[in-house]
Amino acid sequence: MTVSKSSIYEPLTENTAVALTVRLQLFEDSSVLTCKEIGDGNLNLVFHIKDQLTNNGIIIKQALPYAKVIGESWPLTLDRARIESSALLKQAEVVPTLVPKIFYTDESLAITVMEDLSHLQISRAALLDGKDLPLLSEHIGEFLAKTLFYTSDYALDPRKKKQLVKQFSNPDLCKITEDFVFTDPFFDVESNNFEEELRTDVERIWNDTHLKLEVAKLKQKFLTSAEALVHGDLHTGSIFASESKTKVIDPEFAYYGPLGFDIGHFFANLLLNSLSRAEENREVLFKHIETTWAVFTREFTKAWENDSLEVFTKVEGYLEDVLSQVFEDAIGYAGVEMIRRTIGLAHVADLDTIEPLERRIEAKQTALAIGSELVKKKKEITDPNQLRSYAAAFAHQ
Ligand SMILES: Nc1ncnc2c1ncn2[C@@H]1O[C@H](COP(=O)(O)OP(=O)(O)O)[C@@H](O)[C@H]1O
Ligand SMILES: CSC[C@H]1O[C@H](OP(=O)(O)O)[C@H](O)[C@@H]1O
Repeated sequence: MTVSKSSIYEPLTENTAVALTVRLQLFEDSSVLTCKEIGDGNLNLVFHIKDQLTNNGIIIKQALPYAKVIGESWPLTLDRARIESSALLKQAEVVPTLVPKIFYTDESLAITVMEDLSHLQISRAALLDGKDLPLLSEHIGEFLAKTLFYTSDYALDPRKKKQLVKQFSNPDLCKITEDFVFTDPFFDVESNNFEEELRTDVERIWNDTHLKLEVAKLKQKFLTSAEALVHGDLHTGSIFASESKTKVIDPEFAYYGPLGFDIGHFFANLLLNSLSRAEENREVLFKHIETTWAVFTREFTKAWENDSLEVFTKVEGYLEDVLSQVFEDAIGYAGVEMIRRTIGLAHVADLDTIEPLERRIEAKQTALAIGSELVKKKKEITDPNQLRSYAAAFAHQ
């Protein structure tokens, strides 16, 4: 992997992306390269370069100095490209098969050149196509356990861990989460985005003091609890998958945060997908949630028993206590994610593509009801099994 620091930033075009690829000698001299910008996320450019002779490809991801979805009126730090490539490299130390390979980075150009994963499918799209992705939760459970445990104080010398906290200080991207995930959806502000038919449900949320108190505590934990290097935006659009492979991409929101944060986001996005399906097709999503938690606890426990540096990890009851707090936090964060994806700035296709409107509104009302319940009842929900009955109860209201 080459790391470079050239001097001047400029956004790539399809032509200059090819020129850069040639300069980096990532293909044979005989190759016939084509390039297409394929970015469909909210923030960055993504170029797919392909050799027409061999069909081999690479991806060049470049941060723009603003949020792509809004435009130049919303400046955004280029440092997110450094965070993303450093997080991918850190994750590769413990789960090399679950993240794309990095070939080259250039901090000044805000560029990461990585493995082309287009033989896989973004898991949100695959789940929307009705695919089961049988290994998704096994792989994500392992990803979560290993990336979280091995970047935490349980596994690291506290001085090394504090260096990492500094390296992954990501204030501008965290501010996006603080605003658009934790704050705006719970107040009557302009950035929110919901159908008028949802107004009564949304006003119920804005007026629910119990809910807002619990969201305030979850936000405070997000702001202050530097437990482990979290991905920071682990939704199903950040995971490529097939029947046999899983790769987690896009950790530009990575920072030191609460252990339950990524787990909650993944649970929420599975629950949101379940609402896009007929009831008889939802079981696979609940199974994915159960497997994720089972594999997470299995792998986290193994790592705790074999690789802990912290002397207190030998104390009876400590691991169980940590795991139950992680689960409670995950349930709370899942609830917040479900609410913000329904009425906040950034939506999910799982809900937005439901037709006709009447069914879409019903699914969104259910998402808001389940989300609120998860936040408020996070202490009472102690097993992923219970999510099935919560979801069923609200679907029938
Ligand atoms: N390594 C990759 N291989 C193939 N396609 C990719 C890769 N990384 C990103 N993409 C494509 O680009 C899209 C946007 O990438 P993403 O990292 O999510 O960008 P953003 O940060 O803007 O959300 C993905 O949905 C996927 O279609
Ligand atoms: C305008 S940022 C909103 C939203 O976008 C990010 O998602 P992604 O870049 O993966 O599409 C993240 O979830 C932010 O909260």
